[in-house]
Amino acid sequence: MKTPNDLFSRLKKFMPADVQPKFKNGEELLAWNQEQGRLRSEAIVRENRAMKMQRIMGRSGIRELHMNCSFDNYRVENDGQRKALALAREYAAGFDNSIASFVFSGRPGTGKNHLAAAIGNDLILRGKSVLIVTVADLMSSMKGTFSGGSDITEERLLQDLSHVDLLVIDEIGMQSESRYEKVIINQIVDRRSSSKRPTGMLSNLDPAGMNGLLGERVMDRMRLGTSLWVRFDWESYRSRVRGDEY
Ligand SMILES: Nc1ncnc2c1ncn2[C@@H]1O[C@H](COP(=O)(O)OP(=O)(O)OP(=O)(O)O)[C@@H](O)[C@H]1O
Repeated sequence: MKTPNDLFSRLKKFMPADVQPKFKNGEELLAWNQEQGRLRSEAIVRENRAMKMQRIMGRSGIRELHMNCSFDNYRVENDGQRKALALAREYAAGFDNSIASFVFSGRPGTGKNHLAAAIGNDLILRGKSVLIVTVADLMSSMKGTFSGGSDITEERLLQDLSHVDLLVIDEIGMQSESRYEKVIINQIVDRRSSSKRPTGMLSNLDPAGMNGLLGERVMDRMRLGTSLWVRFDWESYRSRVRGDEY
């Protein structure tokens, strides 16, 4: 049987003298080959995950606007922001094997989406699947399953949403949620918590408002484990966004 060293010697014979190979002997060739295999299989996992997100919501898991949001580009100018940033970092760091959900509530433009996307981007880099979706998008996807043209059923969509490692539901309370919306959010959070998967919620309502809107049952499930509830009660950052910072 040919050894990696035999193979390397043969390769060298065909190699033009001015070509510098990435490896100097058979062992290095083997290691390089294994590394290429590992990179390729990681790329396949990433592609599969992206295709799954594409199938669930027709786009990648994090919207373009928030793809570059990170912990590092979240600016800290007051104690509230400092605490929110530290807690979000801690949440991402402890995500593996955790069932804890998070609720970011408070004023518009204060960075709830930014820090949720920073958590999401950090997890994606660690190979997790993440989907950040508004209630409106969620409902239009659910309703889309009723149309004759859709090849995905309501049950299948619910299942897909329940299997994403982290699902963040944005704009809770933006519209007066209908009974159907409450049932769907209930089912998603219920299924996710039963399979030990955390959910993030972003809202302009305070916790009492969210309780009133979604009901005690859902919000109680959001408290599983060492859950994270952060109030964002400082000035909006939006007027300072130029659009080219990240
Ligand atoms: N502390 C911060 N440092 C840097 N950028 C910030 C900060 N806070 C917010 N931003 C930026 O301001 C914009 C608005 O923030 P974001 O979308 O996170 O607000 P939000 O709290 O989710 O608002 P809403 O409740 O209206 O959805 C985003 O572009 C975000 O990246």
